[in-house]
Amino acid sequence: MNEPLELRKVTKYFMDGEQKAEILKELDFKVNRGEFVAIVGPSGSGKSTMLSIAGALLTPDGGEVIVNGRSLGGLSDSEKAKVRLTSIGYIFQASNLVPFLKVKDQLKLVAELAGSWDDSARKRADELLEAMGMSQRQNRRIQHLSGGEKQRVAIARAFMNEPDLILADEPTAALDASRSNEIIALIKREAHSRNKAAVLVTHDESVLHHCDNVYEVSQGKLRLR
Ligand SMILES: Nc1ncnc2c1ncn2[C@@H]1O[C@H](COP(=O)(O)OP(=O)(O)OP(=O)(O)O)[C@@H](O)[C@H]1O
Repeated sequence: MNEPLELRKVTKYFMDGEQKAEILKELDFKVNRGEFVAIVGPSGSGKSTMLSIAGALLTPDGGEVIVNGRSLGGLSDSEKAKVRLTSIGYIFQASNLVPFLKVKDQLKLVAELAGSWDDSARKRADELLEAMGMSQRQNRRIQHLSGGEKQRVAIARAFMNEPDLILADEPTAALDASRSNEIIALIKREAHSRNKAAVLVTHDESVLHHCDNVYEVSQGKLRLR
């Protein structure tokens, strides 16, 4: 079976004025099914850049990104969009939900976009909302939810299309300690119980005990901590 994510010698530059700043330098990384890993490192070290490249949201300047055994390099934009929609679940710092849609419709929308809104998807949406403790609020509009509730809906949405790879960029930055632990435990449970790969970028040391491995970005490369 193919690994959900592999980065091979990934390099990324940004222009800093006239200077070329090399953020990632031939970085190698791999995550297995059922594995939940954290990426830590100082501000500006390249964590979000790495996650965006892993999630097919940003193109590297060198190296290869392989999602479920497929190299993204040779894919057209529409093929990449399909990978993003069906193979990857994203959770960001701000929940990035559609403000005017009801809770349940957020899940329906991503399933419809993937062409998979059917009876079994309806059941899955119900189960996910139940698991996130959001069943009672399924007909609420997003703007009427608290920060923690929004984040739980965002997680349910990220899991909706059963992606093999879950990418979370500072998902707890706006939450208190107990909510943060709750959210991270939900991601861990999905990875472990459904055999998904999950990658968490975080500054929050207090949630790292949930992770199977912790990597640090340093000098453009990753090292196991
Ligand atoms: N689009 C861009 N154009 C130019 N420079 C960028 C761009 N995106 C990121 N950078 C720079 O690349 C470096 C790495 O940024 P990145 O957001 O990946 O770091 P990070 O480790 O996630 O930081 P933080 O922990 O503060 O979120 C930073 O110096 C940032 O300013």
